[in-house]
Amino acid sequence: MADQLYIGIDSGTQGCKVVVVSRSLGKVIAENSSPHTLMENERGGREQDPAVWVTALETALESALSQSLRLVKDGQVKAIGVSGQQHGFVPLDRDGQVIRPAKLWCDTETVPQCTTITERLGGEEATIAAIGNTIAAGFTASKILWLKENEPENYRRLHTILLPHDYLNYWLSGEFSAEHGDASGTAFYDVRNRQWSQFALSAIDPENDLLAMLPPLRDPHQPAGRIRPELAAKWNIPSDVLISSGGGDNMMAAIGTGNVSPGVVTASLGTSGTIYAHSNTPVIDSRGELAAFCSSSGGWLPLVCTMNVTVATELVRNLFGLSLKEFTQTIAASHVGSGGILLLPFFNGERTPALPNGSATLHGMSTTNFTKANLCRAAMEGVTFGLRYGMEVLERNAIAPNEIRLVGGGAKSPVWRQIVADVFGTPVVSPLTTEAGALGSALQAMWCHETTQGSKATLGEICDRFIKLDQESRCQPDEGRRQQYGDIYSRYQQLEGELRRINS
Ligand SMILES: Nc1ncnc2c1ncn2[C@@H]1O[C@H](COP(=O)(O)OP(=O)(O)O)[C@@H](O)[C@H]1O
Ligand SMILES: O=C(CO)[C@@H](O)[C@H](O)COP(=O)(O)O
Repeated sequence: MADQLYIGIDSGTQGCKVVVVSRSLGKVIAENSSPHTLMENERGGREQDPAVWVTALETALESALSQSLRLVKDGQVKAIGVSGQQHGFVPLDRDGQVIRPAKLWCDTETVPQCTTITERLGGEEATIAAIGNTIAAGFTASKILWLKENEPENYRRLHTILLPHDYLNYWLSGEFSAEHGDASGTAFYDVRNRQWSQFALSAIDPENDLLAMLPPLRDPHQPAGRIRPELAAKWNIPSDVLISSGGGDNMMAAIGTGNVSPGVVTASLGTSGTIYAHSNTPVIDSRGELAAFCSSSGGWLPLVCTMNVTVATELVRNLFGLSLKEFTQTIAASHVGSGGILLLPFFNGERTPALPNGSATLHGMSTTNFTKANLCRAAMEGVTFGLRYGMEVLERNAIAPNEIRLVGGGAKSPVWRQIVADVFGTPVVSPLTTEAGALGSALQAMWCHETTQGSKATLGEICDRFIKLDQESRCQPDEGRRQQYGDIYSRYQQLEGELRRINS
């Protein structure tokens, strides 16, 4: 029998990653990536043209597919899964054409609209009571009101509202669909009842029927459609290839780290930083700091997101013109606490803590510690302190990790993995495939295909077969460094409190 191949696509902020999984070999046999460009403005606007995602997807997919078919001559693609950066707003007109670039998860231009919607819903407490989440900066809701208020011509043309991964599913299959994990990050979705929230939609626009612009919600094992015939012919793959429901990148990385039942905690060091765990029931934080998301595997995925992780490390690395290798070596040669320098890394503003209009701050510089090495390390430590706060929010909501599965671009750095272990006081390990969003997408695609074939295999069983931890990546916390970081973290929190006061 021909080997069955599954393609996983992860369309992230900085680029698109594609993996191909072989069922008979039980592993990833090819992978590739292609970068995205970002449009930024001084008002906090962060946008991408969806055409950029399509170009990167085609480039990475064609290369990974040809690599895999060279390796597995009788390989036959059965299904494709898509993971996408969460919360982006892709506005389509009546003909299915993109009206304007997508505003992204890291866009803070729409903060005034967050306030308006929250007020219309009766305040933050009432909002959490209604939908499980706040109208946080970055979530999709405020982007729609922003379009109405700022680009009325474009708003009049609005016919269909999609998230980034929904758009790529549409591009692949020609069908409109949504799924619960990604939908739960819109702030117009009721997390407890797993449905679009008419209440929140009316607060965004009381005059228009936004519900009619939303695609139907699919369950995670259901297909979003089949590959468009033109693409099947172009890529020389069968015309019945399934497109699985897909999901937000964190939901798919949860699958790609085996985080599909309670007990596992995943952290991601990507453009953003995230930390999350699976739950069989909704987890709603009364303070709204924990995002009450659904998973893309049938449950819930309480998550904390910080907006500045590799955003900050890359800015400092590029400032000094260092390669990734030189950056890692420079930090490895520096010491815990960066000689007393602290970086509060809110370059893009911040979601957790809620400082959408905040900016980054350097503290503790003297004539003796102001060195390249200390500034590089301060960036890595600062963003890690931000995620430690995320872990505390999880703990406040009764999710306590005894080990962290670390993924995302930054997880490739051994020195960063050790800093995470020391700052969190928790062992850290990465899976063999750190492109967890892409792997999770391939595994969800396999689950979807198997289910349509009548198999009763659960997603958990599929994860157990295909996800292997990289034991060599394992880092244990060092007690001395843990204590040092505990003291520095207290100073970080004090400074962050001051910043919050200045910004309020
Ligand atoms: N060894 C490393 N050390 C530090 N940062 C790294 C390393 N390898 C990759 N990165 C960074 O990871 C980032 C990409 O992470 P990724 O999770 O793919 O992002 P996204 O999904 O947001 O597009 C890039 O900014 C890259 O520079
Ligand atoms: O906004 C969130 C989560 O709520 C981000 O995690 C985005 O989903 C972007 O992810 P990356 O591009 O950093 O992977």
